[in-house]
Amino acid sequence: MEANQRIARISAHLHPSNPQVEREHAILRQDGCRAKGGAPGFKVAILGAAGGIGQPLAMLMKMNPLVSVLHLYDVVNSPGVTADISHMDTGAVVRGFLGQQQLESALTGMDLVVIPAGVPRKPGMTRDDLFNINAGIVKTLCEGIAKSCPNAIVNLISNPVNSTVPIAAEVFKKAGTYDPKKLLGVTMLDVVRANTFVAEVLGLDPREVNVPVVGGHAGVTILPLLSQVKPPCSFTSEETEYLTKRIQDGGTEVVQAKAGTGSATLSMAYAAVKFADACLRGLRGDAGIVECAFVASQVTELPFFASKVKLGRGGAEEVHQLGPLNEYERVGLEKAKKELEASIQKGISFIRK
Ligand SMILES: NC(=O)C1=CN([C@@H]2O[C@H](COP(=O)(O)OP(=O)(O)OC[C@H]3O[C@@H](n4cnc5c(N)ncnc54)[C@H](O)[C@@H]3O)[C@@H](O)[C@H]2O)C=CC1
Ligand SMILES: O=C([O-])CC(=O)C(=O)O
Repeated sequence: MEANQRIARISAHLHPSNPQVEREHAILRQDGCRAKGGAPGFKVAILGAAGGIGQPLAMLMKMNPLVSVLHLYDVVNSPGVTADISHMDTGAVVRGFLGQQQLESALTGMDLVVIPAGVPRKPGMTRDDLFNINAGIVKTLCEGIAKSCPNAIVNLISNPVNSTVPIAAEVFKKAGTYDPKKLLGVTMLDVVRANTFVAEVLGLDPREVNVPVVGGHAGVTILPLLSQVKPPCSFTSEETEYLTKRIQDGGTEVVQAKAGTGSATLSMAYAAVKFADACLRGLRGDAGIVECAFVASQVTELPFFASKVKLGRGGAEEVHQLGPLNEYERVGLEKAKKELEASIQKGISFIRK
């Protein structure tokens, strides 16, 4: 390739409004989207990449050796974020996409799509208060996925997760592309928080602690199973009460501390990358990858529920049962199911209305 062609090719990546980018995408489609000069690996898109979560998430994904191509899509500011991240000397090739007319190009050929697009909470709001704005955003983005990369695994972060995952499922059903194994609501931050707070109480390194958190991702629907903590341990009833409440209110703790400027972004980006990495290792065929996620489920009578899932080439290949619960957890489960049922129904009705 001539030097001036090479230069034109590189600059096209950084200026998504440049018509050259369309030609570039046509080339990528032809050669199976393998980026020239990039490392072998998976193609990942982040939708909402210029946001509070999106930016650190993009940075961490650019550092992930399993990622060969990273597409950064947003309705604002994605060219700047893309230019910035693209200077990191890691393997993934980064491309930016701005605005709805570039959604299709952003999604074509992707293996994994991570969605942190949408508005965050302010103090005094519940996650459900975000429904009116975020439901429409998630619907539009999932319509794009159904059209441009119907086989991709989707990691949905946008709140209220308890309703946005059912919305996504309905959109995919309508489009005839729904594969329940490939749609995962991200509840990893609840697990990350639970590991941290439990480690603090036990005086352990949080990296050694694993707490299953089941149910959903809002208030009482967040149900940590403290009876199943690894390494095995026991808690007094005061400790159980304190830990359960702190884990359930972890998001609100950050919203209040940020005092109107947003909700958890950095810990969420960390959790999102931890979860995306597990999905990519599953896609690669690694054995024994198990993480909690909010998925289509038959573990309870509800159509969606968060529990441990085994991640593999097809996505969430097995949904684990909850295992033995103690009395405190059984009571918590009933409360969680009641709220979850309404949130799931609200999501479904938004599309079926
Ligand atoms: N699942 C979880 O554990 C967590 C979920 N969240 C949720 O993640 C979402 C994002 O939070 P932040 O990054 O803090 O918000 P933010 O406002 O900082 O960023 C959101 C980004 O989404 C973009 N966006 C809006 N509409 C879009 C569209 N139609 N297409 C593409 N991008 C669009 C915005 O331009 C912005 O860059 C919120 O709904 C928040 O509640 C936050 C923390 C944890
Ligand atoms: O609390 C919020 O609004 C954001 C969120 O989901 C979390 O931090 O767990």
